[in-house]
Amino acid sequence: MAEPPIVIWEREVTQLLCPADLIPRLEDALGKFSRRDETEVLQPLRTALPLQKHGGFMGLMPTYMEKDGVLSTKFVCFYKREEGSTLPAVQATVVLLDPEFGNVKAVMDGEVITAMRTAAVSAISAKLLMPPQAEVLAILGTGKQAISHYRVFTETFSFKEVRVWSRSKQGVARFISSVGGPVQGCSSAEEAVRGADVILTVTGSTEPVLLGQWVKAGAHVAAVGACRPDWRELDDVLMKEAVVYADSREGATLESGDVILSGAEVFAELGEVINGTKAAHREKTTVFKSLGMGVEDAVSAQLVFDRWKAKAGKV
Ligand SMILES: NC(=O)C1=CN([C@@H]2O[C@H](COP(=O)(O)OP(=O)(O)OC[C@H]3O[C@@H](n4cnc5c(N)ncnc54)[C@H](O)[C@@H]3O)[C@@H](O)[C@H]2O)C=CC1
Ligand SMILES: O=C(O)C1=NCCCC1
Repeated sequence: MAEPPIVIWEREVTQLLCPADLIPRLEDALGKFSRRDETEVLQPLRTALPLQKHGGFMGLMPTYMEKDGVLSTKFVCFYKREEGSTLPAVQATVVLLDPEFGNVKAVMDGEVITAMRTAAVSAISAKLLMPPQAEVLAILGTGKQAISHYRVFTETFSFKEVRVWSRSKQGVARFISSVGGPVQGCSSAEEAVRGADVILTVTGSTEPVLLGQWVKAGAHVAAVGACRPDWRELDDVLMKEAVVYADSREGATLESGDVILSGAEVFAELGEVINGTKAAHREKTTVFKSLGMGVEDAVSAQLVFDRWKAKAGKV
């Protein structure tokens, strides 16, 4: 009989994960994913089960990394929330298994993992694609992802100015007090993004919140929300003008409304740029369409597990 699984919850996951350790592991994972070698990464497109009555979806995100001996799955429920709702938009749990025996080794809070790994992947896109000497960062949205992106981007880069916009003034005020660092609140999305070198869209919107006509030529956009085929954050002008990158080409062409409804082509996966098989067009306007991948959760969960064992004296 296998040992019962250990449970690692939010506070401990927060203590065990930091962007500086996560970023190189995620770069390695994205590169492996894009090589499409099934002994490195086996990751089907996520199953998204509609929760019609509640306006949401349950995503199931299994991943097997045979060479690294990592087997995991994430259960993530995500919802379209109305303005003023106090319910969370995303809730997640990551399960880590032993690939040889099939037993569950650990059950982890997946919200911190989702927040941190998504922001770390956006930071990787910016490292590869933002213009040299980028000075101004704009964030559209003030929820969980906005906060994790603020943390990861301010720890990884040195922007001279960070701006934030949300659909509600209270959202902006809450964001400013919770990040506790330098940030300027803006009263419109246009005001936030005009002249910005890097723009992060981290909203629950299903309609475009960022218009191409506001975006400076050569800027980099990391688009994190709108992860359903009929949801948008970016307009057609931006999607058609920009060179579009994605975490997974298959994910982007099947799940992203911004890609599907604009008819834009995905030029490359981030992993292809990391592997040197596709170019990083820093000189052009670029969009990184993030959908989120199981392999990102797998390496993050393995890192948490290894750190937990080391702390508990189990290695
Ligand atoms: N690409 C990826 O890997 C991941 C994507 N997501 C997506 O990222 C987005 C943000 O997630 P969280 O920060 O966890 O959600 P959250 O609920 O904590 O924050 C959402 C933010 O978007 C704003 N918003 C919602 N509807 C809007 C609208 N119509 N117009 C303008 N702003 C609007 C809210 O006011 C809030 O500031 C969601 O779409 C979520 O599904 C979440 C996790 C991973
Ligand atoms: O990768 C994830 O995790 C998610 N992606 C899109 C929607 C919410 C969660």
